[in-house]
Amino acid sequence: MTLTEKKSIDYRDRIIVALDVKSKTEALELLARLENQVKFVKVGMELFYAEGYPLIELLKKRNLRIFLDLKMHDIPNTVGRTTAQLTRLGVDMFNLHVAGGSKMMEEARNQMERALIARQERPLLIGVTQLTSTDERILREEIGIAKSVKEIVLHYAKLAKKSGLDGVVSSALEVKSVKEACGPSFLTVTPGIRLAGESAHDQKRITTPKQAINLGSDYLVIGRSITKAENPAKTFETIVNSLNKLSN
Ligand SMILES: O=c1ccn([C@@H]2O[C@H](COP(=O)(O)O)[C@@H](O)[C@H]2O)c(=O)[nH]1
Repeated sequence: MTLTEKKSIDYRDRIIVALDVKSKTEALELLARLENQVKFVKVGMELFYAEGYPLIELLKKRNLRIFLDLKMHDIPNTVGRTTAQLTRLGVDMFNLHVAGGSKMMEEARNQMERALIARQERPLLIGVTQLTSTDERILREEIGIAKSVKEIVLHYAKLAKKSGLDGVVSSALEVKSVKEACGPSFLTVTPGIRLAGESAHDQKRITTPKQAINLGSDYLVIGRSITKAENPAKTFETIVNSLNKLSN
């Protein structure tokens, strides 16, 4: 079964909860509030720069799948060498900015293959397209790109695929066109998820969890809607159940 087939999927495996906290203590408190419901977590720059490798080892010991969201963006040699380090760390998914270009992405893919140790499952290498906190105005007036968000995301997705990446980060709103252009097995990882009626905060391109799945997203990255909820475990469970009902 491919990832995009919706039959018998347990969406517990497809929701990546963003551990956007500043320390190991806070991460452990949050995991306790999630009551072992969560299977896939995202560690971003804030937590990784504070706690580093030992935190990753700790999460691995708890049998959690890990998306290390460091969004690398540097020259090919630097990103390639860093990719080798992250591969040895044994996370399940990590990412880089597609804007770094094809050489940078190819170098990352090559160094990852070389760094793999025997029987190690290959991490998923994912390209960040256009951040979900940006919209048409920001793209055009601030960043100076004279394309629509859809066009730039599609352009980046095609480049990422050509450069050997496993998929892209985008909003769910662009998933259909990415899948049409890059094929159903090219993964889409979508933040910018909000429950109906919630504040978007700093996000610009948002969908609800159901909309994201209906649009074809493979993985939903959810932070504040779950982590800032009064009862994070219950909110997570409610989202999972509503998505599981869609497909089973
Ligand atoms: O385009 C992107 C890429 C990454 N993110 C990350 O996802 C989470 C979203 O958190 P929320 O609280 O659900 O808004 C956060 O860790 C971002 O760094 C993104 O939002 N958009």
